[in-house]
Amino acid sequence: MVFNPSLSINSVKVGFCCSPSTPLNCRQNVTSTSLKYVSVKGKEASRMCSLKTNTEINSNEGYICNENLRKGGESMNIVWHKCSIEKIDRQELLQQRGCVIWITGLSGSGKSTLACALARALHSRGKLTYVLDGDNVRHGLNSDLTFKQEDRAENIRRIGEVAKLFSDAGVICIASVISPYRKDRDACRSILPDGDFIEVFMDMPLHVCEARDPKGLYKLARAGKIEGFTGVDDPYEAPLNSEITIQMDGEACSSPEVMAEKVECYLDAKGYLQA
Ligand SMILES: Nc1ncnc2c1ncn2[C@@H]1O[C@H](COP(=O)(O)OS(=O)(=O)O)[C@@H](OP(=O)(O)O)[C@H]1O
Ligand SMILES: Nc1ncnc2c1ncn2[C@@H]1O[C@H](COP(=O)(O)OP(=O)(O)O)[C@@H](O)[C@H]1O
Repeated sequence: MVFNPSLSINSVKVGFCCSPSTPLNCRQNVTSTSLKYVSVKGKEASRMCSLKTNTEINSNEGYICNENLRKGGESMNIVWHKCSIEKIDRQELLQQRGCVIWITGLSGSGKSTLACALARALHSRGKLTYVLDGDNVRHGLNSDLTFKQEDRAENIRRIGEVAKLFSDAGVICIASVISPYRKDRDACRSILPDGDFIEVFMDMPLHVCEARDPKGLYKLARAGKIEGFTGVDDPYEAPLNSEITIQMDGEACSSPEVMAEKVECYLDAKGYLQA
């Protein structure tokens, strides 16, 4: 990557940065013919200027300017820093492929139970997983969010972004969240490489979830003590094309281990359990 320090406009330092016209993840050498110039400003320009010279054309590490200056205008002088150790290298180390298992369903449908059973099963095979459970994330990162539609959307957006980072780290990330809105789940799918977002729908009837009610929340919702409870007085939009659906077997429910095995088989078949 090459940075050419150049001019000063309106006392804002401006420079030009070479960026490959090919996607970042192509891992090919950048040649002078595939470079374009895009502008960068301010402190970042000075920093890049001191760090990069024309002699340092190196596709594996360095600054890549964001050509589209995406979203939001003003604060968009953002420069992607590329590292020579990439997802493929981490996957090689871990002997697995990073992905996101997105478990969606009503409260009480068994999301957390499946997430833990799957994490246990994969762990015993030497596979690195991390569970992002809605309840748990709401204790920290998302403790500022309520259950209004816009806050649920933000909850899912953040969890989707965190899951993406885990998956980029090579980890099999298991997100277990109600995620009641289709568009929010689809948005999480859209930020991941094709195939890496694996939606698991816990297709359990409301009456089964309500009968379980391990936290007593349905009872409170029915008594009017919780407003906007999913499935009671708030919507749940079932997936239309989930990769995996978990259903009752007649009146019975499969054991957590059997449910986990179904997901494990899918991962095996798609090659996620090897590098
Ligand atoms: N109003 C309302 N609606 C649904 N759920 C509620 C609500 N209030 C609290 N809870 C508890 O919060 C857990 C769901 O959090 P999530 O982050 O997964 O929800 S969401 O995806 O943002 O809809 C959920 O956990 P699970 O039972 O594990 O699903 C509930 O225990
Ligand atoms: N496959 C299953 N068979 C029987 N009970 C289950 C099963 N999965 C979950 N449960 C029980 O249902 C309740 C809700 O499960 P949980 O995993 O907490 O759901 P969620 O995370 O979707 O709210 C718990 O008491 C759990 O033990």
